[in-house]
Amino acid sequence: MRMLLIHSDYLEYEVKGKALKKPEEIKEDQKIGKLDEVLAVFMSVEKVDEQNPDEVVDKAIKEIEDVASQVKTKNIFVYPFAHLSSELGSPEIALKILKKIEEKLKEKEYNVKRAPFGYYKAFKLSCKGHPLAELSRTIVPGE
Ligand SMILES: Nc1ncnc2c1ncn2[C@@H]1O[C@H](COS(=O)(=O)NC(=O)[C@@H](N)CO)[C@@H](O)[C@H]1O
Repeated sequence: MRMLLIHSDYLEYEVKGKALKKPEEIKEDQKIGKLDEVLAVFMSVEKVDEQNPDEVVDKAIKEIEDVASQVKTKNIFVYPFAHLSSELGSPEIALKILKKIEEKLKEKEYNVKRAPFGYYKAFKLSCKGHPLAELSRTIVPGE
């Protein structure tokens, strides 16, 4: 898994269309979303992650918690992003992993939004620009 973590004044998105034949089903109120004072986490799930999705989820959570505590926010935006890797995992597994990450962060009392999976989305992001505001992490199961 490849993650790009951007500490932002806000992230807002608007669904514009289907990017997959079968994107995840969403309700009307999920077609737009916004969080302020947020750690935006753009994630590309990779083929290698399919070897051990649970381990990838746990490692991703650890990385996200680590950065969130450093930048002092409890607001997390889980954002599916297919452009951080040329070895993308299947949409089915990717969605499962992203949903699990959202679920586990909520269990840990984070305020979490997840952007809809399988759609083209317009988004606006306001990076804060401090030294820890732009970070990336790579997670490989078994390493
Ligand atoms: N492995 C993945 N990791 C993260 N998001 C993914 C992944 N696969 C699909 N998606 C989701 O599905 C959307 C489209 O995925 S995609 O791989 O870019 N596919 C397409 O764009 C197709 N229109 C042509 O391939 C992405 O924007 C993202 O929301």
